[in-house]
Amino acid sequence: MAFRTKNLFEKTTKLVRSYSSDKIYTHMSLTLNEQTGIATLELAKPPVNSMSFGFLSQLAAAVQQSEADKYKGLIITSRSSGVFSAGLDLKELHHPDSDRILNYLRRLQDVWFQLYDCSTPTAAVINGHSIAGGCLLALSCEYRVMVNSFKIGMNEALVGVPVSPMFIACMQSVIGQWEAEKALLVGRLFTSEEALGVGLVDEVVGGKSEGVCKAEGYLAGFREVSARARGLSKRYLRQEVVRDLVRRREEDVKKLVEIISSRGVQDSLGEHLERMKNKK
Ligand SMILES: CCCCC/C=C\CCC/C=C/CC(=O)SCCNC(=O)CCNC(=O)[C@H](O)C(C)(C)COP(=O)(O)OP(=O)(O)OC[C@H]1O[C@@H](n2cnc3c(N)ncnc32)[C@H](O)[C@@H]1OP(=O)(O)O
Repeated sequence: MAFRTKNLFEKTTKLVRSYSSDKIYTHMSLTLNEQTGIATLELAKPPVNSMSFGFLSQLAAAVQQSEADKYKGLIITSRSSGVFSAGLDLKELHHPDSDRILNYLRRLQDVWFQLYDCSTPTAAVINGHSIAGGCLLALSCEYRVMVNSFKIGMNEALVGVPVSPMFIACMQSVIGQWEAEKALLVGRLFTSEEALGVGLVDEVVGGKSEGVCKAEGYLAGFREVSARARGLSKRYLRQEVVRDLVRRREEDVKKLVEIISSRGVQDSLGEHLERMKNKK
């Protein structure tokens, strides 16, 4: 089979360089199957694929690449066998520099808009725990296959930070208002099986390769469909959520910076980081 592993940054060097101070293409790899036209984006930032500034920049470049090259599909998964993504990098949020946190949250918004609103068909193979921002990443894709025995959800309530409008909108659009409210207000993490029950994921499988097959099956379903019509329909279906968040994006970012910088939230973040350190 003809596989081409693309160093994303060959084509997007300019973009990535202007976005990121991290070393080029260190946190993920993009592999295109030239026979199917489906690319796999494998997150590879040990130990937990936390979303640092550089990670978000590379994710943005990957999504941009899939749009520019008109991939038939994009599968997002993790190279780790235990963690899909632990979400936002807590070190970016703890004692942040005011300019950096502003730019970090703007970057997060940009990536989310790019992924959520992209016309490329997308699927997530969640082969490990998927927490908060990790859950957002999976929810922004169209289809989710989850490997059993892991946890997924938005735990902000337990971390002591508010769930931001972008995260809420995504959760609501997939599992509905009431289930989202019940989950988000207590920071519930669902097991794979519970996630299936509530509609947070579409399928549960025994392992990553089975998950990739299921995701490819979903994406192959569009073979006979006009890519242009499909892409436009997806945008129309998602436009209400996007429009609202675009309209209020600067207001949301500034408010969040204010909240994150507050003493109470910083104390909670510090305690959460301490708990993680002490769990060993
Ligand atoms: C308007 C636009 C705005 C958008 C909104 C923006 C902000 C809104 C406000 C804030 C919102 C935040 C959303 C988030 O995503 S916050 C992140 C929440 N995530 C977590 O709490 C995850 C915590 N991690 C875990 O539960 C576990 O690590 C695990 C993922 C289940 C994996 O467990 P395990 O395999 O046992 O690994 P360890 O726990 O031992 O961790 C290894 C290593 O990694 C460090 N680490 C874990 N998670 C993070 C993280 N999110 N960020 C940074 N670092 C992390 C952990 O401390 C260990 O480090 P050491 O080996 O050095 O001890």
